[in-house]
Amino acid sequence: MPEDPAKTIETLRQEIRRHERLYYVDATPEISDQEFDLLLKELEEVEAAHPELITADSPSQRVSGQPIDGFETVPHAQRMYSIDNTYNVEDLTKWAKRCFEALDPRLVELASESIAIDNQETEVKGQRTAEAKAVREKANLQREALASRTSDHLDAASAHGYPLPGGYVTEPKVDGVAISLRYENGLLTQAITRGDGTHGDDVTQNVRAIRSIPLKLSAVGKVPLPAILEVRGEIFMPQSEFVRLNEVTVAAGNEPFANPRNSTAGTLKQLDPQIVAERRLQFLAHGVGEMSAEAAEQITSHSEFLQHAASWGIPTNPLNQRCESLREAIDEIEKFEDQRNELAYAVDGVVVKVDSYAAQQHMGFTSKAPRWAIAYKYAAEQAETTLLEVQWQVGKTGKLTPRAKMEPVLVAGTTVQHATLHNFGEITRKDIRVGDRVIIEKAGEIIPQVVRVVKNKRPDGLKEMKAPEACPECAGEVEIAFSSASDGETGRETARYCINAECPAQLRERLIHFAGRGQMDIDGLGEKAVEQLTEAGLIGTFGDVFSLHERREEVLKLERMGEKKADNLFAGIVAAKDRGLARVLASLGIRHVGSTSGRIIAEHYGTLDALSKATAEDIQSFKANGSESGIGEEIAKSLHHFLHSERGQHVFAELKEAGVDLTMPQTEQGSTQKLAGKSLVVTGKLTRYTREEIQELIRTHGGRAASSVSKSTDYLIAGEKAGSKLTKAEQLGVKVLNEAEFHEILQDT
Ligand SMILES: NC(=O)c1ccc[n+]([C@@H]2O[C@H](COP(=O)([O-])OP(=O)(O)OC[C@H]3O[C@@H](n4cnc5c(N)ncnc54)[C@H](O)[C@@H]3O)[C@@H](O)[C@H]2O)c1
Ligand SMILES: [Zn+2]
Repeated sequence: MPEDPAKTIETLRQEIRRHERLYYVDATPEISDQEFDLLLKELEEVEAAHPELITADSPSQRVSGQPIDGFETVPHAQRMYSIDNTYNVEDLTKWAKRCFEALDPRLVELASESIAIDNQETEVKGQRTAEAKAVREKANLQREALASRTSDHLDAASAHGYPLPGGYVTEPKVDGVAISLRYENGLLTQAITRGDGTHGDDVTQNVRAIRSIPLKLSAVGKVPLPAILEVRGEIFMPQSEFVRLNEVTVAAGNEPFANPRNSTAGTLKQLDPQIVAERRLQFLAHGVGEMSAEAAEQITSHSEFLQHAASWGIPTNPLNQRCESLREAIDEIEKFEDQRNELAYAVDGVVVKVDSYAAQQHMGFTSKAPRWAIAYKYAAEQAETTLLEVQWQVGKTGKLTPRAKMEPVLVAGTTVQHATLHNFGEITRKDIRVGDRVIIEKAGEIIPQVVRVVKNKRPDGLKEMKAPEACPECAGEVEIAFSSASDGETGRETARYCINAECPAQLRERLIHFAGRGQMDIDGLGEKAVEQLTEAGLIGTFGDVFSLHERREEVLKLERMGEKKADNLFAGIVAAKDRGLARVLASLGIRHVGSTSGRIIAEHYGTLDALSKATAEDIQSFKANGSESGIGEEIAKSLHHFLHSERGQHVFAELKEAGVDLTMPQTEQGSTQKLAGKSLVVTGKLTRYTREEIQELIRTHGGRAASSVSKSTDYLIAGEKAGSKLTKAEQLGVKVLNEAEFHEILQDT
């Protein structure tokens, strides 16, 4: 029996609205964007077949976005639209064809010829004379000829990728939050979120705290600064900041943000602009709203607008590209797909736009989106597999984290058999059971996630999951953390902790972290070795590591541990004593303190003794190189607390006793001009530094961190899996360094 379309539509709308709420209001989406877009497409298709059932409030007809509590909702001077999207080239091509049909001058001409033919015929309408008959015959012949000319022309256009007068522009689709910035006489007066497109939330105070957004524009452009200018663009969170924030969020017992867009939205919702300032958001312009007539008359295309915007001091994306045809645009999309993982921010696709303003105006808007733009989105890769087991892992803070162990499956080019489940709440929310068929997803660098269970493939008799009542490793007592009351609801479980201070799993995890690559980087003391040594009772504290050589005989008795391996380990431990204060701070597992904050703080204070004298306020408010350090209250408080706690005192006493270097060259003294005048490019996966860290290092040593390799590049620093940049450098004879060699250059005196 065919389904009742009205019912189908209503069910779909309800389902879509539910996901919109989860996504925009709660910031805890249950399904992936691609799945959401499929639901929406399904609704659009049913509605297209039954246009009489379309209502203005259907999710297919309106821009979604919800007001945020605590902010004033204000009208937009000009509407803000969404963008239609697609995941395939076929739809993209159909879109270009529609643009071409509306805009190509030859087609417009042919269309007017067709009207002229119709008109001739109308003149003799109803007449039965031989003359009239001849007119009609001639018209038919002309129409046939015209049809074949039109289709020839369209075929040729299709072969050439539908070239448009004025061309197209491709732009990275930065995954953030849309914003409208209003400047009056060059001063930022208002910042409004997109909201439902007609009204958004006034987040001006928070936006003022974002350093990459100019509060004042400069009037040096070729076109004088318009008296009124609304710039539309994207506020986003760079990847490194996203990772840092999630570390902090998880350490504080909260659920991590699903993606950088969520975390950006979450940040803009903060009632305290100080928090916004700490989170290092960025901005890129991608459009215009209201603009004073004097300027509007002189600017004839989108790409021109962006150029002028840049000259007025507004950040624009250097990766935007003008294209003559869709063929070129598709080339860009393909080229960009490989590049995007190297960018410092998340990109979920490429937006293709018709460039000329006249052409845009001619095409206009649907109720939801411009007809002159489309977003081509890259699919997050998904795969289906079977959940074999949920493992509970004990972290260095005692936190119990569930991890899915699955039948190995290939996604996004790698074999995956583990996925994160975040916490027990997620397991119950998604109703995940051992034995289920599950969909997992891997996007870019992000850890694989379990998206959902394929319910209709669930075998009979699967049991609901239970949360561990005791620590799976030490059987110790478990404490449950709940979300705070300010979340609106209380009692939602956010995390479980093993609170046994002697829990062997915690000791082990702490030591693994301590010896790890980004921290003390102890050669020979990997995960396996730590496991062996802790099990044998040879190490338990950080200090034990440095006196391990005194127990050489016992170490040698361990399985698979020869003389050579042991000596290597001892040498690695000795070498680690000189890592310096930054690495030490990052290695101790102090809540919220990671490698970046560790370095900034160590460079400022120079010694542990100086740092120990600082108050939490000092640590939070010092200036690094004349600007704010970015060390927030959480970090400062947590570090201060640790430094003055009994455990902290004990840890540092042990390290001092062992002869570990607890000092650090301060920035002013430490920075050299070793790279002065040199241009460096970084590529591939680095292990010692993050992208941002190494670029900062290049700059503090007087060098320039460029993004592409050319003849004027002095060095290419290549990590693992370096691709096209490495090939190019080799072709051009640019000197290639690995991380260690780069490090040596900086150390050279
Ligand atoms: N997973 C879920 O449950 C769920 C629920 C609701 C919505 N969503 C997702 O949210 C998105 C819908 O949001 P949307 O309406 O903002 O659409 P969108 O994010 O797909 O595209 C429109 C937005 O792209 C941004 N953008 C980035 N770069 C741009 C550029 N160069 N030029 C122009 N705009 C650019 C703009 O902010 C614009 O508003 C979809 O991706 C959808 O999958 C997911
Ligand atoms: Zn335990």
